[in-house]
Amino acid sequence: MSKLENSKVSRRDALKLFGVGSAGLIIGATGLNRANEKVSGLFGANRAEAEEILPFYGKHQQGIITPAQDFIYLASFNLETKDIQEVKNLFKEWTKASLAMSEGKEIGNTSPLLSSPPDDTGEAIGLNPMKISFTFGVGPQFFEDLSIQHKKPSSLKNLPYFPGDDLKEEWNDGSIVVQVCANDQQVAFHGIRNLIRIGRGTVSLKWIQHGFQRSAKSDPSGSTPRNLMGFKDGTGNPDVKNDQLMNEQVWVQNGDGPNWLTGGSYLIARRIKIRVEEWDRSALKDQEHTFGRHRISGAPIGEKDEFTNLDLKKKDINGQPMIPRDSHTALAHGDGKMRILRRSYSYTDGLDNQTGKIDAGLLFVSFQRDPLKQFVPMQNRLAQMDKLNEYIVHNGSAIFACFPGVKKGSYIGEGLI
Ligand SMILES: C=CC1=C(C)c2cc3[nH]c(cc4nc(cc5[nH]c(cc1n2)c(C)c5CCC(=O)O)C(CCC(=O)O)=C4C)c(C)c3C=C
Ligand SMILES: [Fe+2]
Repeated sequence: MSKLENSKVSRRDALKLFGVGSAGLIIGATGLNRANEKVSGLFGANRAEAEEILPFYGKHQQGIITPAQDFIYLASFNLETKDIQEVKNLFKEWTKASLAMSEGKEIGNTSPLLSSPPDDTGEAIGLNPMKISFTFGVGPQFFEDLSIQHKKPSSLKNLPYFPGDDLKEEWNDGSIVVQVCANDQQVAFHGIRNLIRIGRGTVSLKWIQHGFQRSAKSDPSGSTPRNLMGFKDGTGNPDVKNDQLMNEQVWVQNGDGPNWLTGGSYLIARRIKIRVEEWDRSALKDQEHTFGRHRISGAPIGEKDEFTNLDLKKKDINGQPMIPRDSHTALAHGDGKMRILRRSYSYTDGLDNQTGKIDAGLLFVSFQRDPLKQFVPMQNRLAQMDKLNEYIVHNGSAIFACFPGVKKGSYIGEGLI
């Protein structure tokens, strides 16, 4: 993870970010003054705005090990062309626009003619970038559309139908995915909306889902967010600061598949509806046995601390497993060797006209090095006997291979097309 993602942006980081290299500036007292001028020139009087920037360029794409921002828009696109050059041009345009929006700048011509529509849709003018991130990937269909099947990684296969799935075509698959996350919903929407606008003619939207979690303002301590079932969700995630673990479980490694994907990751999205009304009527004990964790602390059943290691062998006074075998945590954990990085958000989408109940749930998003070894066996276990299945139904499913990071002067997906 880059320094910028980890900590607040220093003056020097901000300068590097805007391409003011050490050759152009001596970082002494005078240099710092000039640095200040440069930064405040770009951001108005407030240097705090620089802290709201995630670097667009890097070894890996943003939005994967980036600590989850407050809001997400996840959009899947169909390709409307078979022409690789046209798709390449779009990827270049998306790269330019994403870079500008990451830095809180307007897209395109900032002094539009009165006689034509402005390039930028305008709703983010004057707003901070709010740690906006852009993550791009391609699904199995992309390779069919462009007749480049020979470049498709062998692990990029449409997910199997799992027991209990109630998948709706309007929430499945797609050729390209764009994940936009930010700490402000309007900034995030501006991000996805402008990419949709730029893509018109080359791609069309297949589905789009927004999501939210508690905001950083309502929980400045940054504790694990709770899902709509009231439980802390994310406790068992692997530590994103542990590079070795990320290389083992999240990043595609050299030799895993085609070179264009090395340093990337597979994104799996599942739109999972939660029967919140039924859940709200279940007893606390049942709720805790469903997850295998305590509701308030998030600790494994029988423990006090949220981050106590899971001990699935531990028995209660009746000799029964302390953490029920059919609990969500026990089944997802398995033998603990295969892990995934979850980056899920809650969603609410008004009324479900078929049931007359709230349409609410989890936009489950996970990143993994190999979906066939990680997500698929895990979801097979869950689909067969997870206690949670009484309260949830999966109605959307998609898989994408997300590109490695973008180098300065390059564009997203350059190694592929
Ligand atoms: C196949 C992958 C998973 C799906 C689908 C899934 C759905 C889902 N999960 C919750 C809520 C919780 N999940 C928790 C833990 C957990 N879940 C998965 C995987 C899937 N979840 C994993 C790998 C783990 C961690 C297991 C471990 O090794 O510890 C928890 C407990 C707290 C935590 O660790 O995050 C909760 C709560 C919902 C509501 C849901 C579908 C709607
Ligand atoms: Fe889970």
